[in-house]
Amino acid sequence: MLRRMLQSVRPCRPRFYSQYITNDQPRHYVNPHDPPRILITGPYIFADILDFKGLQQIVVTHRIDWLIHFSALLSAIGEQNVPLAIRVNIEGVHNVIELAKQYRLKVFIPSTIGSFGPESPRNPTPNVTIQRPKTIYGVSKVHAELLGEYYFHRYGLDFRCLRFPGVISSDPPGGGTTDYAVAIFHDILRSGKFECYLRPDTRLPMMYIKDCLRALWEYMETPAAKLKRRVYNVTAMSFTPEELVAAIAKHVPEVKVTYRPDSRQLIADTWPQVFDDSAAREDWQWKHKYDIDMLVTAMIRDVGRQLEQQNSL
Ligand SMILES: NC(=O)C1=CN([C@@H]2O[C@H](COP(=O)(O)OP(=O)(O)OC[C@H]3O[C@@H](n4cnc5c(N)ncnc54)[C@H](O)[C@@H]3O)[C@@H](O)[C@H]2O)C=CC1
Ligand SMILES: CC(=O)[C@H](N)C(=O)O
Repeated sequence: MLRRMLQSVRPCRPRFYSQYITNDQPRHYVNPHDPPRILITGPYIFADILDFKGLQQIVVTHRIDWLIHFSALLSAIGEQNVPLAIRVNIEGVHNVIELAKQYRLKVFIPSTIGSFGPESPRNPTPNVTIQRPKTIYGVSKVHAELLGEYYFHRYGLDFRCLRFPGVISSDPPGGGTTDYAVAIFHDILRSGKFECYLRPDTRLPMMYIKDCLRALWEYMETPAAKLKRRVYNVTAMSFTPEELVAAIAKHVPEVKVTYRPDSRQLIADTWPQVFDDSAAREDWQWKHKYDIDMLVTAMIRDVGRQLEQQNSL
């Protein structure tokens, strides 16, 4: 989901020097007006994150400067196939980090509210606190955070990581626990009904996709000297399913929602309810734009357009 949306965003010209990769030589700074070439992991160039040589070839052929590593199995789907989640989320990160070190790429790996667990303070959850996640997804994300920080300290790798809350866009849900807040728009605009797999009072941090991608871009552009850490919490809002339904009902008054909690409830119950992102707001002036009402308006517009297009085919 994030990869597809990032490709649809036209970033402004970066303000720092871009870097140039040659086959086996270290890169050097070149024309400051030449924007960086960015590899976003996923299927646009068909690439298996577990195929190190294939990735190496892409980096060299396309003279990549930044590597944005989105590939992962999300929380709910990861629990259904733990061995695959270990391979994609952990081995995949090994490949990405080693590649970034070899070719001196700036590397971004997203983490998540799911990197916290029941022993973490949940309201609010600070940037630095106990992290004992209970899903393989969360474990793999803590691994990525720590490995990235290690490579930064040991090899000077420009590793950057944001812990995102549930990200909401019109793309189909990717197998996460927060994805009810995506699915609800598709179901309600199609049928007026939605069955929610979380209890109505389950509070989770959330963010609209445009804020998410802007956070990523602004963070990547921040000069290293301004960063006091390599891993930052970011968020925009927190809401429960019943609060989201109330906001949607302002647009679709006849909405019908039933609740049937399943195993995803157990995951949500261990995650932050309110995320403290004050470090990001202080160090690189992170500021969200979308609150719950703006998010709902944008989603009804985006998903509505998508359904219209599908119906006209
Ligand atoms: N969507 C959300 O709410 C949040 C997402 N994130 C992180 O953002 C990243 C992207 O998440 P989404 O786009 O929502 O997930 P998604 O499930 O929509 O996308 C994951 C992508 O990984 C790809 N992938 C799986 N195995 C692969 C392999 N072997 N090689 C190459 N690609 C492979 C899939 O094809 C898919 O396109 C993930 O790392 C996720 O942990 C973090 C916090 C919140
Ligand atoms: C918050 C996430 O990381 C993701 N959406 C999930 O629910 O697994």
